[in-house]
Amino acid sequence: HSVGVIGAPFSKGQPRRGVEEGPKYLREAGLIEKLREFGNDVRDCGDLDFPDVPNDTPFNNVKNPRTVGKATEILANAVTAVKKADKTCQSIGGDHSLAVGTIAGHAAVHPNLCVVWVDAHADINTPSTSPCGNLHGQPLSFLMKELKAKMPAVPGFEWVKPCLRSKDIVYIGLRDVDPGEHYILKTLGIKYLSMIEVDYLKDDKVMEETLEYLVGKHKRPIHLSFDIDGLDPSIAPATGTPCPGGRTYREGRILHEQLHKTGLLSGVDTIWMESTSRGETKRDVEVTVKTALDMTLSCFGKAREG
Ligand SMILES: N[C@](CCCC[B-](O)(O)O)(CCN1CCC(O)CC1)C(=O)O
Ligand SMILES: [Mn+2]
Ligand SMILES: [Mn+2]
Repeated sequence: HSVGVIGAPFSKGQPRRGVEEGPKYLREAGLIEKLREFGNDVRDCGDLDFPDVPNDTPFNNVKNPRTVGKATEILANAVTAVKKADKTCQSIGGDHSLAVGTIAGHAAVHPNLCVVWVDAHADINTPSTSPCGNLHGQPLSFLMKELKAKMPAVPGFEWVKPCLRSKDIVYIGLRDVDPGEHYILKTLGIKYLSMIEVDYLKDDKVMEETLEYLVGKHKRPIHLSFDIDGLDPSIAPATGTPCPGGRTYREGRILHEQLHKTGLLSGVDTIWMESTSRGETKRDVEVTVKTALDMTLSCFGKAREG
C-alpha cells in the first residue's frame, strides 16, 4: 500500500500556540519508519511552508481568514498531487481548519469521496454561527454544497469549491455541538453517531453502521478526518479543546483497524493540538503523541492481532 505523508504545521485556525509542532512530534515518534514496518511504501513529502499573510484583519469575527485560506489552498494542491500519484494521502496537523484543504484537494481527484469525521465537535459552524470566529470550528461549512448560499465571501477562501453533500459524511464521537451547528446537522439531515448512539452500540457496530451508510451500496474512496479530541482526554490530554466522555483507546483502535480493512481509505487527516497553553505536562504530551501515533498507524495496517 503506498502512502504520501504531508506535514501541515499550522495553527492559525485557533488561538493556542504549540499546535504547529504536530508533524515534528509524530515524526520524532517514528511515524515514517513504523508505516514502512507495516509494509507501506511511504513517500514523505516533508512539511509544508505556510506564509504569513500581512495585515490579515478579521472578517467580521473570523480570525486570520487570509492566512488560513492561503494555507489550506497550499495544502489542497499538495494533497491533489499525492492523490494523482495514487497514494493514500496522510496529512498531519495542525488544527482542524486544515480539513478545508485536505478534503478539497482530495475531492479534486476523487469527487465521489465520502468523509468519516471523528471528533467531539461538529466543526460545521458558518462564519456567521461561529461563537468565537476560530476557523478550526468551521471547516465543513466551506465544503458543504448545501451551505453555499449561507456562506459569506471570506477573504482567502475564494479558491474553495464546495465538494460534499450531507449524505457523504458521517460523524463519530460528537459531544460538544454548538446550537448553530445542531441546527445545521438537523436541517441537512447529516448522519452522526454521537456519544449517545455510541453508548448504545457495541464498539464494532459504530464503524459497521458508518460503513454500511457510506459505502454499503457502492464502494468509494473514504476520507478520514480524525481529531484527537474525539478520544477521551485521559488518553489525549494535550489538546486545545478537551471534552470529557470521549472514546476509549480500544474504541479508537477498532475504528481505525476496521477502516483499514475496507481497503478504501484514501485520505487521512491526523488533527491534534499539542497545546501547552493549558499547563499540560511533558507526560501529557507524550501520552497524546503515542495515542495519535497508534491511531494513525492503525489506519495503515497496525493491528492488535499482529
Ligand atoms: N465549536 C467550537 C469548538 C471548535 C473545536 C474545533 B476542533 O477542531 O477541535 O474540533 C466552540 C465550542 N464551544 C463554544 C462555547 C464555549 O462555552 C465552549 C466551546 C468553535 O469554536 O466553533
Ligand atoms: Mn475538529
Ligand atoms: Mn474537536
